[in-house]
Amino acid sequence: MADKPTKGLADVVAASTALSDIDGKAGRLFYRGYDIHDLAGRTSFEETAHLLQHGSLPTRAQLADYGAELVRGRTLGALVESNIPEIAEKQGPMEALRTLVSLSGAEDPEKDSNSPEANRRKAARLTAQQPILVARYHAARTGGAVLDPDPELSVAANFLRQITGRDPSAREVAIFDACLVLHADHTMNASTFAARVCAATLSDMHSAIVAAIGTLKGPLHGGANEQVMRTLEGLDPEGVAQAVRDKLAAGEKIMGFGHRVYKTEDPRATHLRRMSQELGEASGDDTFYRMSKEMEEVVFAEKGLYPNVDFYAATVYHYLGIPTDLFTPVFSVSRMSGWTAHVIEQHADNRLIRPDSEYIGERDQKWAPIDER
Ligand SMILES: CC(=O)SCCNC(=O)CCNC(=O)[C@H](O)C(C)(C)COP(=O)(O)OP(=O)(O)OC[C@H]1O[C@@H](n2cnc3c(N)ncnc32)[C@H](O)[C@@H]1OP(=O)(O)O
Ligand SMILES: O=C([O-])CC(=O)C(=O)O
Repeated sequence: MADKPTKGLADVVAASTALSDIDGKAGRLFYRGYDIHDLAGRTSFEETAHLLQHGSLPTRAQLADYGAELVRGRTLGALVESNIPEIAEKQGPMEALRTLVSLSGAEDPEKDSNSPEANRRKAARLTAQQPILVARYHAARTGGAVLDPDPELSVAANFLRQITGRDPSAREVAIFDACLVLHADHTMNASTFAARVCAATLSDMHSAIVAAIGTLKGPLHGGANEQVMRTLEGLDPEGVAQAVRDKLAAGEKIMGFGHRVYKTEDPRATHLRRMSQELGEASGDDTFYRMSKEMEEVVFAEKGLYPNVDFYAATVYHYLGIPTDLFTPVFSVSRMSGWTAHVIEQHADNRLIRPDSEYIGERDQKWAPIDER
């Protein structure tokens, strides 16, 4: 056994998975062997979630069944319903989601089973429920009404409609759907690892997802997309390059750049950059897109760092009319499909995850009674 830890577990292979694979040098990402470039824009989020949770891209019949399961899963239980107003008053969006998913676990009809069948049904329910929770939370805190989910509409179309209160264009839906596909899974990222550690104690799916949501929230992980937008909003469009250089000179991290695994462009950023440009131009004011491009150039010139998935996702969501503090919740709407698939995979071939630690504290301490310390 190594007696020195690898800080942050960098390069440690912590699990085996058949769900996703990254080639960090070539900048490639695969879900169950399918290149993300083949999936994004051509495969719906529902098909992608089926691929992850059930192991294959669905046939038309399988997609109809899975779609119907998702539609049924959009109903919230009484405990969740009755607590939304108070939670919306007292908790920020990611905290609220953590609480609401925990509450929904109490109402899940299969909460006490970790069987593969029960896990797959719970995965569908959680995937269906997450966008509804975000929309209902947002409506409660703004005092607005929320449109009922339309059973004829996709996850992407329903979500945009519920959050913005208007019917999105077909192109907006297609772009948002591709965003959901791009964020669905990503090997042993921090939130997925947290979910697997929890699941590996033979705890239940909802507990593992609560751990994952709490982990995604942080700005070094999913929380970065919100911080990217806040950075852009705080910059003078004419002074982007100097402001970024100043931040770097002061030792600040620029949110949305760098990655533990990619040593080149994150393949998801390639799609998101294009979508940000398209939506920015279509909006008639592409200032935030152009500022992002300039930031990208300066960060690369100064630090050799590439944008990660969170960087251009920020302006895409902004142009789609999603409030900035819901960007990370949107990430969770997509990643729910991957997290739940990882819990299914962990339970199917389980061993407790319990690494070792290096002790760096005092030794041979002499005990003394409390009055003599
Ligand atoms: C969905 C996601 O989770 S994608 C990642 C989202 N997070 C962010 O965008 C936050 C900003 N980025 C970061 O903090 C990091 O790049 C991480 C957390 C993504 C990866 O972290 P690590 O692999 O541990 O890299 P680490 O933080 O050690 O960085 C290595 C070096 O690059 C620098 N660096 C890394 N990212 C950045 C950044 N965004 N801005 C400036 N410098 C950076 C570090 O300061 C460090 O420099 P040093 O060696 O001179 O000390
Ligand atoms: O893989 C990571 O460390 C972070 C990331 O990009 C993701 O979770 O999508």
